[in-house]
Amino acid sequence: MVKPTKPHHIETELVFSKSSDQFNASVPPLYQSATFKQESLSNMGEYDYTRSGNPTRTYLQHKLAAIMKANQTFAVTSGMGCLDVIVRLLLPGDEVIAGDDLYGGTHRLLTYMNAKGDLKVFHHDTTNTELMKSKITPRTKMIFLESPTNPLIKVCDVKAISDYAHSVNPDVIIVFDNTMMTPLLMTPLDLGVDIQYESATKYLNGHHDIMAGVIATRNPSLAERVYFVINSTGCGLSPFDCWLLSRGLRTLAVRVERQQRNCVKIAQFLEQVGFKVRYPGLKSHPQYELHRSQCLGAGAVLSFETGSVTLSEKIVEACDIFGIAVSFGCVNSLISMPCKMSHASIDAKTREERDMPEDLIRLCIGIENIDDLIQDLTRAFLKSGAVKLNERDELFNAFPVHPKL
Ligand SMILES: Cc1ncc(COP(=O)(O)O)c(C=O)c1O
Ligand SMILES: N[C@@H](CCSC[C@H](N)C(=O)O)C(=O)O
Repeated sequence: MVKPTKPHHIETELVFSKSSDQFNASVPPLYQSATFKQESLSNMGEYDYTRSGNPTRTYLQHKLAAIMKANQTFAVTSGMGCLDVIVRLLLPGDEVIAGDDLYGGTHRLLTYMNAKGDLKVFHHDTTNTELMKSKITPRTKMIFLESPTNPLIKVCDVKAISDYAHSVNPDVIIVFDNTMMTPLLMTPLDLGVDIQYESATKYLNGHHDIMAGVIATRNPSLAERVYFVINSTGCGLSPFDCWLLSRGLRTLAVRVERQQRNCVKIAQFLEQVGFKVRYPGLKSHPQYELHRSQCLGAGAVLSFETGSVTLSEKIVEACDIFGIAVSFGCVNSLISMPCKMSHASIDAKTREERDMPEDLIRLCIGIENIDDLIQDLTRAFLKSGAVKLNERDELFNAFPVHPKL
């Protein structure tokens, strides 16, 4: 018999609850209170004011620490709120390196700070490890990484970059946005990352009914500095949103597994039809092996090109089950054109410099029946004229700019 000494697997930890609640409530209680009475003038007790701490937030943060393999986590009002807290750890004029395919909102905040002279931001292609190494200097104070990136699905070698950066400057802070993979598929803190953050608006909550962000670290001094900023600025997540996020988290494993299974089938279908598909679960992805070496799965977001902006627009608008919306990680499937939607905050010139195709379509796959999803896409492809049926009723790409792989 195996000795029962191992910690829980993540699937178990997500649904496990051990309450210290006075009534043994099996679901974490909601402390919808801004203030807490003190025992006396000199004894404040554990909580005084919800901006500084709240039992529902503490419950959530402990659960998140267990699944993210962190010492401490902090729940804040959005993914962008996480980034705002993290950049406040820097000093005026500090040099930072960021990827050249970051979520549009991340790019917007870093560009704003760069323009104001708060930071000096350098963008580089993180998939090129040697290039990244050549750009890291003792003056580099923070490095922002995403892998796979949103929306170009570029993969970087997180451990190689983190190890090299720490060897050049032991105090450099490696910041990793793990929104795409979730703690289920990737543990960036195991790869040398100092601070991991995620937009919990996406998979962690999974139902698109709250905005939230989570910051995680194993470094006690960084945790102290992060907490200081959160308490000082008041961006801690509200009790009710903490409660909803705790509820959403319980189904993370089943949702992500199902979404990923659907996504693999859709990626294969799109590639077979002849589109250029970006998905790290396909062997055609340039960093397929690297992604496999640092993640447990390919996730449920992919993007593909049609060769024409007009054609892409027609496809997007012809879908029925796939809703036209920004965001991802919800239980229902979404379709979008990043250059017009989620990444419109990156100006057209920069998008072109970074080879971001204007015709790019992003699919965020949900938990629906896979046959319905493929039928919805097939109908949209036929209606838009992107694909046609041959005499044997087989689909073929009517505009094969990207020859069948
Ligand atoms: C990869 C990534 N990081 C961070 C964010 C920001 O998260 P939020 O919308 O919760 O502020 C988003 C999307 O918004 C995202 O796609
Ligand atoms: N109008 C919003 C766009 C949010 S994009 C949300 C998500 N990260 C995605 O990639 O779809 C903004 O200006 O931030």
